[in-house]
Amino acid sequence: MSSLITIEVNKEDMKFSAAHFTIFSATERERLHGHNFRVSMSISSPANRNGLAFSYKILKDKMRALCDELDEYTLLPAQSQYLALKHEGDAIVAHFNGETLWFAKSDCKLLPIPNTTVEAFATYLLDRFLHDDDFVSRYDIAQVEMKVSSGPGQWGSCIWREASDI
Ligand SMILES: Nc1nc2c(c(=O)[nH]1)N=C([C@H](O)[C@H](O)COP(=O)(O)OP(=O)(O)OP(=O)(O)O)CN2
Repeated sequence: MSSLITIEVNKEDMKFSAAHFTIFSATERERLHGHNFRVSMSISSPANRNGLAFSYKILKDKMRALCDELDEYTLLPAQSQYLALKHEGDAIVAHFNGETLWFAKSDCKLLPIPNTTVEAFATYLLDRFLHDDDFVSRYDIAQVEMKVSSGPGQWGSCIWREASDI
């Protein structure tokens, strides 16, 4: 079996400051609050004779751009089974468990995720990374892991593996 080499990037500026609230059930959610979310990504590929997987500068540039897209917004889950979102003029109106929540549209970003949890953010960012360009096909990639933290000591992650490795 060939060995894998792994590159990890988790630079200080791979982060996004955002407001959110986690929904725990049809009737239970957190109040709106914020975090400085941190992002880390690891990519593994088969060891090669050149001793270089790829220049990790590509990863840092890509991850900084993805984090910037989420920075300084209230992040809302557009695929929640419990939260209904409607556009009304320059507001986003959310309905949860009989309650109405109003947000300024210009402050919000609706994401195609079921909840605003670290694991859902990690899944979203991994999907964006894998599908926004042909990085995985350009390089011989075996595995990509995306991790998101809402604070020290707590992370959620999502892993993609090359089909033959599963
Ligand atoms: N599986 C998950 N569980 C929780 C998530 C999550 O993203 N995935 N998020 C939260 C809350 O958003 C909360 O803000 C963070 O949780 P909490 O335990 O309150 O942690 P703190 O950031 O406040 O840090 P402490 O130092 O532990 O107080 C909850 N659950």
